[in-house]
Amino acid sequence: MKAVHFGAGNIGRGFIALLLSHSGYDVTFVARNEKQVALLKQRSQYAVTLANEAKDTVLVQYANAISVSNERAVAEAVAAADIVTTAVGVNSLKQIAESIARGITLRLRDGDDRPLHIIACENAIGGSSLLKKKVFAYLPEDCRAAAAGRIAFPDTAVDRIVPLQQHDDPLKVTVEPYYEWIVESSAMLDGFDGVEGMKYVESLKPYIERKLFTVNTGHAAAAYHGYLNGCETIQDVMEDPVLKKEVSNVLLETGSLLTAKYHWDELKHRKYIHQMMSRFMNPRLSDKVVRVGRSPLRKLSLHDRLIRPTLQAHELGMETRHLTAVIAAALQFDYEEDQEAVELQSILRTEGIHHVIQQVMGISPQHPVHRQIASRYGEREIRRLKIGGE
Ligand SMILES: NC(=O)C1=CN([C@@H]2O[C@H](COP(=O)(O)OP(=O)(O)OC[C@H]3O[C@@H](n4cnc5c(N)ncnc54)[C@H](O)[C@@H]3O)[C@@H](O)[C@H]2O)C=CC1
Ligand SMILES: O=P(O)(O)OC[C@H]1O[C@](O)(CO)[C@@H](O)[C@@H]1O
Repeated sequence: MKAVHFGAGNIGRGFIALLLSHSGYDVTFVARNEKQVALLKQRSQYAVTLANEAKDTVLVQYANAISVSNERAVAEAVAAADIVTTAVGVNSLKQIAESIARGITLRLRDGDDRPLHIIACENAIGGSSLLKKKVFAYLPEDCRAAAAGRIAFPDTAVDRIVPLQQHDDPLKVTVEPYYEWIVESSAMLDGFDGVEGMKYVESLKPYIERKLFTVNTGHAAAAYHGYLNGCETIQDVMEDPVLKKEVSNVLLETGSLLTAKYHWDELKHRKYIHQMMSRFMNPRLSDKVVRVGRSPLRKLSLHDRLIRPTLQAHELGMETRHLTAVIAAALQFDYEEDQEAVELQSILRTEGIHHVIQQVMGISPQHPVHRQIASRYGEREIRRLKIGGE
């Protein structure tokens, strides 16, 4: 069985390709980094180490790679694939849509009517659906109807913490032992061979919101408050009792929202929060706050981990002061090596906070949450003693 995976980065190598490979797929990466492409071609394998006590190491074998610039080879690989996955960052999906469309066109015009599942493993709600829209825009008219019945784009929630890697070997990757890969079964076609470790659910929304509003909102809280407080890693943040408490307070706000919205058992959800926070504390990983806080414009957008739960909680009349404190902290993320952080600070300087709340977060000036965020940001330094507004 053949899998094509776009993006030979941390989650691609350390999670998605690993599971695909262990389920019997030969994985071909489509990658930008030419050094990685050359090494994957030369070695056909790489090592994944689990950040557990034993440092268990497994090999991903029969791997291959194609440079993203080799358009013909990418199209042929997609045309022959049994599954296509991505982990390139949600904003980069538009860059790969055209080559996926070329592959689909080749496949359909060759008369290959096997089902193909294309799964965008990005931190986003509806990542595969977004990719589908972009791919379909590139499909020639004669392929669209055929593609609609044979090519599926099930949405997914992917969860495994894979920090920046510091190995001499550019293929080696260390990952946390925990993982969860949930796929929307209602969007799948018959004839899917399956992936070991993948879970199928009829409706993804509760699962993706649970993950995004807990793991990712909590992680963002740790990253942005940690950055303001001079912490280097998420592990440092979680060792600081005041910051740890703040992360927990944020997750109690999203937890109240989720349990009310989906009628979940509160105790069970508290256990989930506790489990997720323990993952942030894994002493065998060193996860930089600037990685977890990366791309603040994306993280402050309307449907991402901060604004979406804040607006939903507000709608239900719930408390959001810890969430708005994280948003204010995110607005102060000025890490100079992060392009979006630089851009955010520049927009704040030139256009002001109300413009950012309206244009970046998508919240109109009349909305009460707009005023709350502006006022939180007006307090400027959401530092240690002022966290959460106490
Ligand atoms: N690292 C993590 O713990 C997790 C990350 N994710 C999501 O997975 C995605 C990838 O994240 P990471 O692996 O951490 O980032 P990364 O930066 O390590 O990997 C992204 C890879 O995609 C490649 N890429 C970007 N544009 C490309 C293109 N047009 N064609 C081919 N390759 C391209 C980059 O060169 C890079 O190797 C993101 O959407 C992230 O939110 C989801 C869950 C966990
Ligand atoms: O990958 P993103 O969306 O930039 O955000 C970082 C977040 O994603 C993860 O990499 C994995 O869920 C977390 O470590 C963190 O919450």
